[in-house]
Amino acid sequence: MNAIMDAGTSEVSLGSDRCGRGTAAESTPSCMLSLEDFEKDEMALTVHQRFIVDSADRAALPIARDELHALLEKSVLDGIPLLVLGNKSDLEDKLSVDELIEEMDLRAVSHREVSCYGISAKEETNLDAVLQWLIARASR
Ligand SMILES: Nc1nc2c(ncn2[C@@H]2O[C@H](COP(=O)(O)OP(=O)(O)OP(=O)(O)O)[C@@H](O)[C@H]2O)c(=O)[nH]1
Repeated sequence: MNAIMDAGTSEVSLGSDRCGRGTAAESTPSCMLSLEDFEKDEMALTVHQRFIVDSADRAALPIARDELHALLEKSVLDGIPLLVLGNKSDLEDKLSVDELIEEMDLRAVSHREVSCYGISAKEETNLDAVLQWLIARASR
């Protein structure tokens, strides 16, 4: 596993090649949303899955986890890179990235690249890492 700890926000990347896991996203009315980006060029369809959860809403995470893993069962999403974002990392009662990985059962995901970052949309923390993640995969 590749782990990058960022001052204040904890950022961890999971490489599925190395640890044999991957994950996607889901949504509940209260705390999450699921997005799929489809980028077409002449010959290829590239899909990046971004899954955003409220890292301070511990009660909602089991629902998010189940929805995410159900989503990952879809054959159309086979092998696509997954980025799980734990938002609201500025809040005191947030889960750490390690806890989020555990709660979301990201180590159970296989055959895809999985990354999990702690971010704060409010304080704009770690958004540069998200942008870099997207840019790196857009060029593949
Ligand atoms: N502390 C903090 N608050 C945030 C952050 N991002 C969004 N919020 C706040 O969370 C509330 C809900 O934001 P929305 O963007 O509407 O998110 P939502 O998924 O529709 O709602 P929630 O489930 O409540 O998060 C708003 O008051 C936002 O200002 C963040 O990174 N940190």
